Amino acid sequence: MENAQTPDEGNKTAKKAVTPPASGARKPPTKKPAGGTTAATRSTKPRSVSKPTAAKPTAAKPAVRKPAVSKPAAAKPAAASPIAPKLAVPEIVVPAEGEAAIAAPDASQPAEKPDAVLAGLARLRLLASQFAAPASAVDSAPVELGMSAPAKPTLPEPTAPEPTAPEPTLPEPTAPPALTHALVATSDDVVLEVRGLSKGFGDTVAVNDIDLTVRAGVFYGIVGPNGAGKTTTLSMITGLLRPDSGTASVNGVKVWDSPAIAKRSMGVLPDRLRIFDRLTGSQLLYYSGVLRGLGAAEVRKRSADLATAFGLEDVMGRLVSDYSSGMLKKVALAAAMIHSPRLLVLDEPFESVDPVSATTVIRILKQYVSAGGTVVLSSHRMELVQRVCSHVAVIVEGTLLADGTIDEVRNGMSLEDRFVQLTGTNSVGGGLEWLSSFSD
Ligand SMILES: Nc1ncnc2c1ncn2[C@@H]1O[C@H](COP(=O)(O)OP(=O)(O)OP(=O)(O)O)[C@@H](O)[C@H]1O
Repeated sequence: MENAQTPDEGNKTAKKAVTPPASGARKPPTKKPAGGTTAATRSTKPRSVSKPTAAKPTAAKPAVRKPAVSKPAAAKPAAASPIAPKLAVPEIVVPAEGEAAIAAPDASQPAEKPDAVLAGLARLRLLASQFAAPASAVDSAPVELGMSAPAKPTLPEPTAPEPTAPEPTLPEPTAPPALTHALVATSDDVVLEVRGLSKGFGDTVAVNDIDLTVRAGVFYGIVGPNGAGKTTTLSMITGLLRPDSGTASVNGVKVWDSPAIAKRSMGVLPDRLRIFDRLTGSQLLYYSGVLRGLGAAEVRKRSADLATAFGLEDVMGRLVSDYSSGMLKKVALAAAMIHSPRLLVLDEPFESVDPVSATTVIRILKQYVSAGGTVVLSSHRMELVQRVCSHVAVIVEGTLLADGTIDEVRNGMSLEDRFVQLTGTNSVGGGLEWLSSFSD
């Protein structure tokens, strides 16, 4: 899974030394005028938005001009995930006990089960308390990361299959030692630190020298127009796409120096879902859990909790390839959460998700955050980001224009209005007059 890289990457973006911006500081995509501005006095056009001098005294950024490059559909997926869709995988048989716990129930059962959902949420709350211990409660001394936590879970020798079972059974994995505490290498509560991250694809500057600091217990939204560089940024942060320059550290571990260690404390929902969709939902969660080193019994328990919480109990026995887009998103989110990571990185988690399900997802994520977990998500839904997130970053043309708390960034207006102001996309383009002269 490590070191996946886009085949057509290679354009090295010009880089410079950076000073972390203050909260709310902006980086203009074009040269900033001498003097800089505050968040409140920022120009309404992105190309004239400047970063305060105090935050980045020497930074005069080059203009970021993106040619109208259409994203090649085939190029990015190959880089973004090591898991090819519809990959032929051996049949995985979830142990019988697990099937009993999470198998699809009778189709005649009602889809909505408020009590069951509440029960699942209650169990998730317990789960959350395990992974989301506040950083302050954790040993703050630097640790030898590679020693106390094995790089990969050690799987024991496979057990002999049941005489009646034709397919191979998954071996019972040995759960590694508790990882989360060992992975907290710093005493401050910075969970994600991004410095000078850049990425180009040919002539396209997808991400230009981005800095982000995300602390524990924060619900962090990344917004930007299509092609702004959100997915590219998240892919580099999660170890799916190698940056041209810059670093991303999770709990003090540099993702591209120690990807296996850094990834242990992350749960990732990638943009274009690469998923073993020839598995059933229960098999997928089981597979995701044991790959993360959880024991079978624990995986079964968590799978049942997650299936209930996400309202997927009735479809856990179905092939994932037969799921609707929203179901797929939810089961992928469940798979990202099953190992109770400290950091969830979610690319467009609400896309294709119906409003009721979105509310459920938000409730689960809020609960996770309130227990000390951290969520970084990208979204185009400004109202939702304003309502749900505590912090936000606005990225336009690969450049960070604004970041900070929601209130700092929106500056007295709605986040949507502020976004439009920052991106300069409020004008309705001309040239579509023909659209109002109907053909009949
Ligand atoms: N593998 C790739 N090869 C070439 N260009 C790419 C690749 N991936 C992304 N790009 C380009 O990089 C830029 C940023 O793309 P990215 O997918 O990060 O944007 P985004 O903000 O996630 O967009 P959206 O909101 O539409 O999902 C775009 O111009 C895109 O065409």
